[in-house]
Amino acid sequence: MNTTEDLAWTHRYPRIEKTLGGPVIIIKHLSKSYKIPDSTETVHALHDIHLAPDSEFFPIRKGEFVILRGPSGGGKTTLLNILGTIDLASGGEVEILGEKISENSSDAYLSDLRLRRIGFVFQTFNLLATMSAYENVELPMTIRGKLSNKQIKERTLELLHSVGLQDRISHLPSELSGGEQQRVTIARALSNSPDILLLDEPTGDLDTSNTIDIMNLLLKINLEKGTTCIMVTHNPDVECYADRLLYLEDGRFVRQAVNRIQTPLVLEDYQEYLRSRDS
Ligand SMILES: Nc1ncnc2c1ncn2[C@@H]1O[C@H](COP(=O)(O)OP(=O)(O)OP(=O)(O)O)[C@@H](O)[C@H]1O
Repeated sequence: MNTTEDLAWTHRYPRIEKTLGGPVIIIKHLSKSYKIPDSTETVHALHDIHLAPDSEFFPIRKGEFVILRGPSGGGKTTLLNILGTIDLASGGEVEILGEKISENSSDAYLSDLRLRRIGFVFQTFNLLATMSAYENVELPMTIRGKLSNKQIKERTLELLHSVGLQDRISHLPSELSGGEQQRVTIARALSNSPDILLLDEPTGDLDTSNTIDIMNLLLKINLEKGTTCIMVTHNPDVECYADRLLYLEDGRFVRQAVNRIQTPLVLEDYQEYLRSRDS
């Protein structure tokens, strides 16, 4: 994907304030079915998902912040897991920065791709309970084995500082608040400088104030580092953080919407809005 002709589709992307790069994720006719054990039943979770130059739904571009929305059971997590290479499609193909994934990709190929390109953040934090914040963030760099011990130490401290946890480095997850644990997860997800951050309801377990803090942190990462973010959420109030919203229903994309400008929520205004909505 490097000729002018290949990028012709980007002219169909509505005009927005931000400059986006070329495609980082292209999805071609992806489907996913689950066979139910001890039964003849099959669940079709995704049908012909197509994010490609020839599709009405555009490929995901470098630096783009995409929010996946839609009803429960619509296929959001299934799609995110396939993009994150932790689940395999039943048919079709995904291309992450030109590297192809299909149902035939080997585990070794997928785990290498995941370690180099992708950071994952889940709703439930998924930190290792017996390890400190520092050790949790350090671990993916140690596994990857590209940096010296000194570089790993510097980067771990820098990451914890960038998420505002410089005073919590020795704390275990159980000694941190929910918002702080999610910050550690984000620092850990960023440790190997991923091109793409995949987020599955990262604010689902957080209160209003922590939700805004985490969304603002993600926006900062997206804008300053140019990390492409793909986030699943059930919270319509955070749609303003996205460049683009993609709606999934019954395993299909049903519509997309583009925000001209990403807009952070302001805590006091948002709290007032919530109070007036609930009264
Ligand atoms: N491991 C599995 N085995 C069988 N069916 C599954 C499995 N995982 C998901 N499904 C089914 O696939 C469909 C899509 O599920 P998925 O979790 O992707 O939806 P979702 O949009 O993320 O839902 P939610 O918003 O409730 O998290 C659902 O019908 C679900 O029951």
